[in-house]
Amino acid sequence: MEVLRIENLRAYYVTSLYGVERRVRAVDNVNLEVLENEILGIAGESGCGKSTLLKTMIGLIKPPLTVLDGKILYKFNGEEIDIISKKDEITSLKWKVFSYVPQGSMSVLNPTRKIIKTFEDLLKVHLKIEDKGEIRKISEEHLKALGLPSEVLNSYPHQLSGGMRQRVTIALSTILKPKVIIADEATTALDVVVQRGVIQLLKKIQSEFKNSIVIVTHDMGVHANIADRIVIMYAGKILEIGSARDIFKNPLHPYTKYLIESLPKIGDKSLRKSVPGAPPSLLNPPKGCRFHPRCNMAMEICKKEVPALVDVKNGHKVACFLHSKEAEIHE
Ligand SMILES: Nc1ncnc2c1ncn2[C@@H]1O[C@H](COP(=O)(O)OP(=O)(O)OP(=O)(O)O)[C@@H](O)[C@H]1O
Repeated sequence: MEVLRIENLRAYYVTSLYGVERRVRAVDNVNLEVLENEILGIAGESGCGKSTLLKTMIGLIKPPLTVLDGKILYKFNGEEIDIISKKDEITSLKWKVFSYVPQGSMSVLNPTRKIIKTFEDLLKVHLKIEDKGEIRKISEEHLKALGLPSEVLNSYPHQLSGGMRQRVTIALSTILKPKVIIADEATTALDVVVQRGVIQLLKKIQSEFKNSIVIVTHDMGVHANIADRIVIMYAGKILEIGSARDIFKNPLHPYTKYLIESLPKIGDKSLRKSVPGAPPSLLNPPKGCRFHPRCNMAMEICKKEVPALVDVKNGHKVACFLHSKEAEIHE
């Protein structure tokens, strides 16, 4: 069962300089489902559109970001709401149906207020609770359930370590038990030991609350540790989706193969291969498959047509003419 479905989404950064319009095609015709009770990882090089995709999922669509086309459908309690056409619904869905864990915890935690105050603000608005004792009790219970010390409520954000701040942000984002938790580079900038703690916390939340987590990171090691399914993005498009096992054991797209081959392996001291060349400008992406200029398997058709994302086996989808001749109907 799906909790979120993204259909034909095009989200561009549209700007104008001296009367000339510029369109950065950050998310270009993306189709994706988030299933109930799964951790979905979104991977890809810097600038491929991961954060833009997340911004649209949480309705953070402000100029120059413009949604030209598509739907973002949240499905819950037998209802289905498209937050692109029903922007007014976003406030009521936020925190309860979906919540967002941003890259830097300081953008959520107010540096001049104790952590408990941020919990109070959230619970007063969304649960309509005014009693401070009750708010503290709910907050402490939630922190305890996540294995975090409740004393953090009495601290200012700067008194906590970076890892603890990130964990507190995750606790805050999950206190109303949202159906979908959307985390943007939640483990980036943390050292590996702290990173492991944050990953374990996200896994614990998912196994206890049975919700869905979408986690964006360019770090394939993190995806290997946490994701049930992985989405590979490149230059604003999805190139491959599959179970973590399929992506790591049987990658189909040449780009995914490069990503996997570039990972270090225990005992293998040979130099890792990286993807040749650089990602294209999304102002003027290459015609056809956007990866073709860097692909060692590129064929004539790859320069002309855009491969469609096709299910090749049991939900393992790939957009590559090596695996299916189906092309996208429109660019
Ligand atoms: N405000 C903006 N105005 C114009 N272009 C933008 C803006 N924000 C992002 N972009 C461009 O949109 C494209 C996608 O950016 P996005 O941040 O979504 O990528 P990303 O994969 O999340 O990268 P990173 O891992 O570095 O955060 C990039 O080409 C980026 O330069």
